[in-house]
Amino acid sequence: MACARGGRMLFEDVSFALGPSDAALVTGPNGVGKSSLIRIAAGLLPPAAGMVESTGSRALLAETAALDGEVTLAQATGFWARIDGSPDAAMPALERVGLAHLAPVPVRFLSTGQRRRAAMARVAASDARIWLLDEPATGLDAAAVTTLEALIAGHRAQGGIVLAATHQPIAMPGAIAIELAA
Ligand SMILES: Nc1ncnc2c1ncn2[C@@H]1O[C@H](COP(=O)(O)OP(=O)(O)OP(=O)(O)O)[C@@H](O)[C@H]1O
Repeated sequence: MACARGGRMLFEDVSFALGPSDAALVTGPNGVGKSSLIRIAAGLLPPAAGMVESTGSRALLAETAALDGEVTLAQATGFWARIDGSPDAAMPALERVGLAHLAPVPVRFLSTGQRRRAAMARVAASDARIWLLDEPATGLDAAAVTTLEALIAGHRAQGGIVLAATHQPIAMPGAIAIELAA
């Protein structure tokens, strides 16, 4: 596939296929098109050439968490879990990212890293087969990165697929490397 934004070609001839339990890691300098590739994979941005084929539901971790700041963390993640058809998955997902103790706290009081972990809980609660993660480690401390790596490994162990764009090292054993060059 190819990607153009603002009339400028960002990349051409990027091609990959991911099957059950597979993962790919997208890397490259600022502005090269990593987020754009994730958005294309999510179906939010049309490719300039080529196509995306996927079977199975997709969950997107984008730059913004899209969690309502005015309600509690439990309500905000529960809202999305209900929409995603897995209403009971919100609390276990908060536990997995180490945020269960903050469930009654309004989202607007969460720190940057806690918001990122909450957004990851939303993905984990979604029951989607394909995880599309744009900079999932941004703002996370070392322990939270380890938790993120465990979540990704657990998802893949159950046949899930992960496509992640990152500047920070994330351990994803056996992941395909997609290096976008400026
Ligand atoms: N809506 C848009 N219209 C025009 N150009 C855009 C739009 N969104 C992004 N771009 C441009 O596309 C290019 C790629 O952006 P993208 O966010 O995909 O890069 P990235 O590799 O994820 O960067 P970073 O490492 O900084 O997150 C940038 O030059 C950006 O300015």
